[in-house]
Amino acid sequence: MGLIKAKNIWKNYGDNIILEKVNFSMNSGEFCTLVGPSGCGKSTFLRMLLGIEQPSRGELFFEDKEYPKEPSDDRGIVFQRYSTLNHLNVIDNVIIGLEFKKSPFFGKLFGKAKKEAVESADEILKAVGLYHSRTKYPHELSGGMKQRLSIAQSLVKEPKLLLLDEPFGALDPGISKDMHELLLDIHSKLNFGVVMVTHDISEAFKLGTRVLVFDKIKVDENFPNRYGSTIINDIDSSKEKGKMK
Ligand SMILES: Nc1ncnc2c1ncn2[C@@H]1O[C@H](COP(=O)(O)OP(=O)(O)OP(=O)(O)O)[C@@H](O)[C@H]1O
Repeated sequence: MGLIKAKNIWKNYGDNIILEKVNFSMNSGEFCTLVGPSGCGKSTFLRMLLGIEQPSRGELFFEDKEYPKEPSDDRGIVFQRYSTLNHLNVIDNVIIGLEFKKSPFFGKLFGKAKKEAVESADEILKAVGLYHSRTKYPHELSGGMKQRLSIAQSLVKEPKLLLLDEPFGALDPGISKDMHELLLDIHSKLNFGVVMVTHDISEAFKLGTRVLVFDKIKVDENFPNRYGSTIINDIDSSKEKGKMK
């Protein structure tokens, strides 16, 4: 079963055409990275996949069904800025997502359900290397640790699709490298799909199984908003990785 299918998607804000004729499909387990010039519409496309923006035209499907019109736990997102709650410690930052998933009305779990939530949170904190910092507060964490916590917050809800918008853009190069290894490791164990926006071409090829290049095919010098971007190249990066070895 396909995870995402986009058929002839267009997106405009008023007269400003951002995306046009975007055709795309991906399966679970694929890791797609999106690259392209600044302002070409990568984040807009990601927001459509999250469900907080709708295409102006065209059809979008999630698991072969009409795309949900709002975010859900099936689709997690990690931004460049951290999504941690400063008044909660590490473990509670992870558990709160499960509490709202399983008890949307009260936002609290009790008894057996709470015990299971703690177990799931501990498991994911082990996977992202934060288990020993589970009682620390966000202000006691480094940037890399906070971003690992943001990833844990998304993954604990077992999303089918993980959306990443330049998640490592604010981190030091050494820390980003560690985060790459972490993400590849978790992705190889859990069969979710990933769509990640990045400005870093080497990161795109290192992490992605597919690198999607967004850009405009046509440019009108007098009316720059007249044409939108589309996917001008869809590269099987496993072949490129083979060449790089
Ligand atoms: N809500 C909005 N209303 C009007 N215009 C918008 C809105 N959101 C985005 N845009 C415009 O859409 C265009 C694409 O923005 P987007 O953030 O998707 O690009 P991007 O490729 O992710 O850019 P960058 O690489 O710089 O982050 C920009 O011109 C932006 O100003």
